[in-house]
Amino acid sequence: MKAVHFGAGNIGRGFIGMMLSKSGYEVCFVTRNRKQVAALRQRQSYVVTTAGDIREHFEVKHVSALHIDDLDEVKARVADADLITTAVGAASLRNVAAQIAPGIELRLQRGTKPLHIMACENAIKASTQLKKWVYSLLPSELHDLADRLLAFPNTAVDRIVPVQRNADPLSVVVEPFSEWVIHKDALLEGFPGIQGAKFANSLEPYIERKLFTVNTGHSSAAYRGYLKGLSTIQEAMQNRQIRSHVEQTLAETSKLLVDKHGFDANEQQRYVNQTIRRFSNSALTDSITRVGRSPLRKLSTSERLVRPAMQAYDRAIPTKHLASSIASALHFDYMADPEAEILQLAIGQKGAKHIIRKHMGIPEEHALHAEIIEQYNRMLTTRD
Ligand SMILES: NC(=O)c1ccc[n+]([C@@H]2O[C@H](COP(=O)([O-])OP(=O)(O)OC[C@H]3O[C@@H](n4cnc5c(N)ncnc54)[C@H](O)[C@@H]3O)[C@@H](O)[C@H]2O)c1
Ligand SMILES: O=P(O)(O)OC[C@@H](O)[C@@H](O)[C@H](O)[C@H](O)CO
Repeated sequence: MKAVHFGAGNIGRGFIGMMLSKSGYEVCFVTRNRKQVAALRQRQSYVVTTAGDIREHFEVKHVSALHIDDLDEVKARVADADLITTAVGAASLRNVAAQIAPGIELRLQRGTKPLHIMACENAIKASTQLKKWVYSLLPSELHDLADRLLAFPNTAVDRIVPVQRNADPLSVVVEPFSEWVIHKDALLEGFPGIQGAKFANSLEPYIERKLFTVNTGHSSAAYRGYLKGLSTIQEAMQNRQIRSHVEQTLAETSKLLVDKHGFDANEQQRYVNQTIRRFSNSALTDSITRVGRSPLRKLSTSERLVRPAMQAYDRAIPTKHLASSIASALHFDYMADPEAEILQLAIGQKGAKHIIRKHMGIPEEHALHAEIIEQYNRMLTTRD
């Protein structure tokens, strides 16, 4: 079986590539980094190490690589693939659509083999988004055939993979935990399978549970840690005040998840406890600037902070700690991050209220708006 995976970054190598390889796929990575392409081509394998009480090593074999500019080869591989996956960052999915559309067109002209395409990004309905862009690039006369032969199941992937600083540039150190949930109803007959993946009839509860627990908690720890001048999530979780803030923020999102999706409250609390243990894993070093990266994305309407805050507010669930996490995100002024630079420039020119109104979509008369502004102003002096 042949898989083509876009993005040979941390989660691409540390989770998707590993899972696909374990399931018997030959994985061809398509990526932007030429050195990585050369190394993957030359060695055709790399090692994933799980960092916990016990360190385990897994060799991912039978891999190959293409650069995104190898247009003819990418087209041929896509036309011939059994599965396509991405882990490039949600903002790059539009580029991936342009990279896969020629191969999909060729494949549709040639035959009848079904193809599953999954965007493994931290975003709600990422595969659906990718589908929209791919279809916009396909000739309209192929759309009916595409409806029959292409599936874009939404998916939730979970494994903490920090930025890597290993002597071997291909090897990846990851946490032991992992979870991959796939929308079952979107699968076509002939889905080639992924060992260890879970399947759900409706994906929204799972992606929201992941995003509003793991990613809401993570970003809350990161932005509060950044305010205090800390460097890693592990340091942040050792700080009693930050840990308590993360716990209380997740108490708010847990109430929402239980209320909205009917998760069992005790089960959700176990999930929160496990998540907090994962953040605190001292065998990993995960930088606050990685977890806080792209603050404009993280502060957008459909993301991990604003979406649960607005939904919780509408259900009369407390939002004080979510509002505080949002306020701390507005202080993220790590200028090596292009989105942080744009955010700070916009706050400097138009004020924080403008960002809350225009970017987050929270009107000035909304109670959450006032709460965020109050906490933002307080943090200007207290830094916590
Ligand atoms: N790292 C994690 O813990 C983790 C866990 C779950 C989900 N995710 C999600 O996975 C995605 C990737 O995250 P990451 O941490 O691996 O980031 P990363 O920066 O390590 O990897 C992304 C890779 O994609 C490549 N890329 C970008 N645009 C591309 C394109 N058009 N074609 C091919 N390659 C392209 C980049 O060069 C980079 O190597 C994000 O959406 C992230 O939210 C990350
Ligand atoms: O990848 P992002 O920028 O959406 O979020 C940063 C981290 O919270 C994220 O990468 C987690 O490590 C991951 O989602 C765990 O599964």
